[in-house]
Amino acid sequence: MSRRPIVVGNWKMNKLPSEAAAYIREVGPMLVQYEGVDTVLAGQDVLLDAMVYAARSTPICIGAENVYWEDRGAYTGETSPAALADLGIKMVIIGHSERRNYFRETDEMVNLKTLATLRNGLMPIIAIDEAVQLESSNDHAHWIVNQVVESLKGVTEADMANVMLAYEPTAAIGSGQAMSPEIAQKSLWIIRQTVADMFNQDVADNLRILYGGSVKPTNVYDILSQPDIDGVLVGDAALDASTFIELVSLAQQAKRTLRKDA
Ligand SMILES: O=C[C@H](O)COP(=O)(O)O
Repeated sequence: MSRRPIVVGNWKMNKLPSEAAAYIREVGPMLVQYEGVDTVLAGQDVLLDAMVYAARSTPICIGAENVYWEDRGAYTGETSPAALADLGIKMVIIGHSERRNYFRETDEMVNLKTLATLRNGLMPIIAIDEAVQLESSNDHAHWIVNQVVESLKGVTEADMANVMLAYEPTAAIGSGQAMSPEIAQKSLWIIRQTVADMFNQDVADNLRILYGGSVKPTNVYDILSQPDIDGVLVGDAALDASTFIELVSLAQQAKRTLRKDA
């Protein structure tokens, strides 16, 4: 089992189309040297066309930040997964903490979006949050397990090869203070065990799970030195092109060292 490390930059609602294209033209050629690390940039819908165009002939995969669960129909303002696939989008972030908290997305909606994404040949990156202050470690584990189980209802074992999960404790998002790598590792281990219980150990061993929440160059190496953390979902630090390259380089170093030590 070998899970490729991955760095996902989530720009949220922070860039203009012209800025997006310039960023990708800058980082694209440099990323070729980090071929052992997958790189994804996710942008708001109005950027996606420009992003896909700028990223052709680069190793960057372009992702969307949200999607609707119907392929076509009278759903004014929503984004069709079929349209995303047609545009050349490969991945979609689903159930981000900001969508759950500001836009009232429920586990059921996250599940519908996951199934729609897979049906259209897109890879979902399903975010598992931790929105409330939980009193005991049992509550904490139950909260995580429940979100994983609800998100993956109806997903087949074969589909799981195209799914990623991302653990994002809400308090760490945008705060500048990441969760300690050791504590994050425990949550990711719970997520992996839940997937093993739902499917089997092989599916769990091959599943890529990301950590998100104030990842930056000063902490990414330690975060990715944890055995169950395969990648990072990065907000603020991914807005700057040279910082994104630095994160990818450190991700490569962390996983190389981990493999040597294994
Ligand atoms: O999707 C990214 C996460 O919400 C993390 O954002 P952040 O790196 O700004 O804390």
